[in-house]
Amino acid sequence: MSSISLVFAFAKANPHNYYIYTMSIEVSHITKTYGSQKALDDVSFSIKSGEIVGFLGPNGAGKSTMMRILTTYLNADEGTATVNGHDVTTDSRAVQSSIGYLPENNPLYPDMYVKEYLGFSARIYKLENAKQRIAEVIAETGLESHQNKKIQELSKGYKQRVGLANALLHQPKVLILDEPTTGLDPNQLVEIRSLIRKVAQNTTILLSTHIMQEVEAMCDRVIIINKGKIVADDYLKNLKSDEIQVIDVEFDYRVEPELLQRIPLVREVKELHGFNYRLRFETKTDQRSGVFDFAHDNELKILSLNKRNKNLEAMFQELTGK
Ligand SMILES: Nc1ncnc2c1ncn2[C@@H]1O[C@H](COP(=O)(O)OP(=O)(O)OP(=O)(O)O)[C@@H](O)[C@H]1O
Repeated sequence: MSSISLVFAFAKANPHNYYIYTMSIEVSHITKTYGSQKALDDVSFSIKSGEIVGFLGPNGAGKSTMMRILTTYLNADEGTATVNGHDVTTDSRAVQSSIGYLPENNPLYPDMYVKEYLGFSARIYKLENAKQRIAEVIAETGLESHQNKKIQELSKGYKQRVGLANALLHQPKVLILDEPTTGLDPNQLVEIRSLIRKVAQNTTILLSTHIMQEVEAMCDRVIIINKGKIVADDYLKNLKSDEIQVIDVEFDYRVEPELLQRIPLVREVKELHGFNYRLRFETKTDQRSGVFDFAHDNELKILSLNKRNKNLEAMFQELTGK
């Protein structure tokens, strides 16, 4: 059966889950509270296969909490999340075997030799072709000359390479990297970033960071989180434009996004939850009247409308105070 007919066979059996073949990560209304501290507050986003997404936010924003939920190390209080179509709560084994995870502070066994450590991980993953695969990841992460050294003898940059090699060992479809460059010197930083970009060619990547430049250096898209809430979600190419106007509008009925593209000067339409839409215009001139005219012409009622003229970089600087 071809992959297309497989998708359709699956869609027929599970009409509501059809999209899982194109989405690597789906997060829907996740909330997590520690005591009285709300770390995540109704967080929703989705990531398509092959995307490199930066999860950006200041310290304490909720990044690690989200990553621990996606990697099944922590349960959410409310909401659902799937990785590669597997539910993180009910199907945690399947999630674990389809992701590679580099946690914050990269916990390694300092007394082990690099190759020994990877062999140990390969046994946990029950890899059949362990020897060959270990040699491949050692080459891929540039660890050839360090493979027979003890982990504790390595620099921070090389320890991160070992962490990455470990995360890549079982050829996961999704890589989750929590602050992968924290504590690296400028040279190590450049090396690890280029390594991540290299491995990203075959993998979906979600990486957390509190540095905007990090996202610019590696990602296609950025999701900004602050105080447990998503405050922005956009592609880098849009960030770079300084003449952006965004109008969030809610209608009383669903509208085909293609129809909304007919509003003059609309550059991009994004369907949000319910009957909410995000319209992006490439102009600073107020475009609200165009949206009202569209609603009138199509016999729609506008239930809410919010306009802002701000790019995401400015928004991030505002929220981090940088
Ligand atoms: N185990 C815990 N118990 C209590 N509060 C916690 C716990 N873990 C995290 N928090 C709190 O939840 C909030 C979100 O923390 P989280 O570690 O997810 O943020 P972060 O964005 O990863 O921050 P950083 O960049 O500093 O790692 C913070 O206010 C943090 O103090």
